[in-house]
Amino acid sequence: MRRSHVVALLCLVALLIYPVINPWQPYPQGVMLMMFLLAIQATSWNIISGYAGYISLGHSMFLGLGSYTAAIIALHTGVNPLWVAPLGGVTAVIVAVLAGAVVLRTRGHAFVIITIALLLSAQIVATNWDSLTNGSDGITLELPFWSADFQNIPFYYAFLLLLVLTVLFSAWIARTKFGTGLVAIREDEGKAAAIGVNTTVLKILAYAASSFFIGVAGGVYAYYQTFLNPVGSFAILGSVLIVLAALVGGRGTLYGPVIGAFIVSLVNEGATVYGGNSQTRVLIMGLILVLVVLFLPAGLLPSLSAAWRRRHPVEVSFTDQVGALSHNTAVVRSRLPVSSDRPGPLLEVRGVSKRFGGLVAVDGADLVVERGSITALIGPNGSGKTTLFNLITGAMPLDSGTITFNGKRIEKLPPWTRGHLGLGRTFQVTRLFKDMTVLQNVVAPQPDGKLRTMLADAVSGAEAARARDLLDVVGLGALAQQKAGSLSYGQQKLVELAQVLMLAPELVLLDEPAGGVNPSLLGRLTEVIRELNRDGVTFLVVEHNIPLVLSLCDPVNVFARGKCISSGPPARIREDPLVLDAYLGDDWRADAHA
Ligand SMILES: Nc1ncnc2c1ncn2[C@@H]1O[C@H](COP(=O)(O)OP(=O)(O)OP(=O)(O)O)[C@@H](O)[C@H]1O
Repeated sequence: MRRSHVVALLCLVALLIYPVINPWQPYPQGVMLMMFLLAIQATSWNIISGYAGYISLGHSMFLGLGSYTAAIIALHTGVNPLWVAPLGGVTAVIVAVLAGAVVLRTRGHAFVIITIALLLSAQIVATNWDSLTNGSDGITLELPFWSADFQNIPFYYAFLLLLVLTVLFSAWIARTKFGTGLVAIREDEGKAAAIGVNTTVLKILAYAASSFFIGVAGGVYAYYQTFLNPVGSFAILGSVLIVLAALVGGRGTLYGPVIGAFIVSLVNEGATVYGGNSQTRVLIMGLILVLVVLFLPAGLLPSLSAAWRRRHPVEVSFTDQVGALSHNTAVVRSRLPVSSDRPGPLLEVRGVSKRFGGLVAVDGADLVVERGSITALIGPNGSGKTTLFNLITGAMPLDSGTITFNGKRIEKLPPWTRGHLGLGRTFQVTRLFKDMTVLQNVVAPQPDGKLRTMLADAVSGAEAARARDLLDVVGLGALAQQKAGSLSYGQQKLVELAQVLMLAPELVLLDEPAGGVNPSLLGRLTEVIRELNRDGVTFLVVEHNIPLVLSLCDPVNVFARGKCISSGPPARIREDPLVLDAYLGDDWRADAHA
């Protein structure tokens, strides 16, 4: 069991017995339950804003929605708000899904601003929907049904229980491929889409997941307060405290938001008691925010663990990478879709064009990739090869033309659906998720859109085992636990190949696979490509290393000014005067070697 979990468990035991050994202390209990409430919110917020990187500054809206749901039901039916608190979570999820479907189309600052607008809109609705919410007069609820002797102890345990559930929920998400997909979205959304992560669905699910426990806590909070009004329930300061808590403790970590919430709640309480007036409290919170951003940008927990790692560096074992390359490519074959007996080419590009302003990068290009081939695409710098890759994989929309993959028109499909159909790619400049470990990078791809796949364990189990096997195929099994950002460029290229193989692709587009890879390793890499090809994987390779292309690929397509000028077996291509003039130059003329 990890040390952090042991410490968390000990803290939980201490918090559980605190009211038992110290029952006549309503003030500290009140302060602590507010700490729990903020920790529930910060841990939930962390799912959309920490894991997925979409910063919400209006998250306290869900607390208000939960409070109003429970309070309105209690007001109109007489049921105790505590029993209907889970319905507060349901309301929060419904609003998150509906709002998320719209607001998650935006990114960065736009998303932050829209979340604030949502919070303020909720306040306006609560103020003006008199018949349901009593408007600005607010709703007064009955006092707790238990004896005054118990003080706030039932609330203390209710919030503590919700906090434990929220942390467990967040920990579970982090372990799944859903969680890895969220981190992938945070680090590079375009790349995430290219490896089959349905970014639209994952973001909406994350937003909904980040709202549920806040909504439930809102229901309990309404009963605790016994009074709620629109201004108090949908206050922007509540959202600021959530963000501050997660930033102080460490965004994107499991326990950081909890630790941050405890610290921020205590400071908030201290500022309220000793600060004199509410302005002082806001000033103190503002100062902390500035200090954290300046001196602890990563938050407390990540800074502490970085300091620990500096003092206790991990032994890095430098492996004989060439020797470590495994030729057991059966692991790839085991999941390949069986379509090799279908008639027709695997990929057919017809009349595809793409303009960037006045520049025609791809100009009515045609390209055919036969099933089972290792097809090359070569051509001068800037001739449009990478742009064509982007159009084939859906990284950017095309202006005109058609793309058919395995008999199916794909030019209008989103990138992740193309990935699910068996289209994988690597990038010219590697785009690994640098904050993830090598293993997490390879587990991250989602070969289909099924919920079962998304919720599969990413840390252990079948998916992780397959990822380890694929790392062995490229010879990097020993580096599974290293951060991807710490690998050499050539190693990153190999990890990216393992990553794309996780999709069980029928066609892999390799964008300059030889760039930055040392010559001896390159020899073995081409062997692995050949083996994978024998196992049924088709390749389309963009490469400037002409000897490699001529020995590995057949046919070879030559691109110039956005279209294919020649196509055929390597022997013919190196003789083609058009190709010699446009790209290869005089050194490759047959008489030059005579
Ligand atoms: N996103 C973009 N916005 C504007 N122009 C672009 C964009 N992407 C590519 N281009 C332009 O399109 C042309 C084709 O670029 P592309 O990267 O496809 O060429 P390439 O054949 O892959 O070149 P290289 O061999 O150097 O990688 C270039 O002139 C490039 O500047």
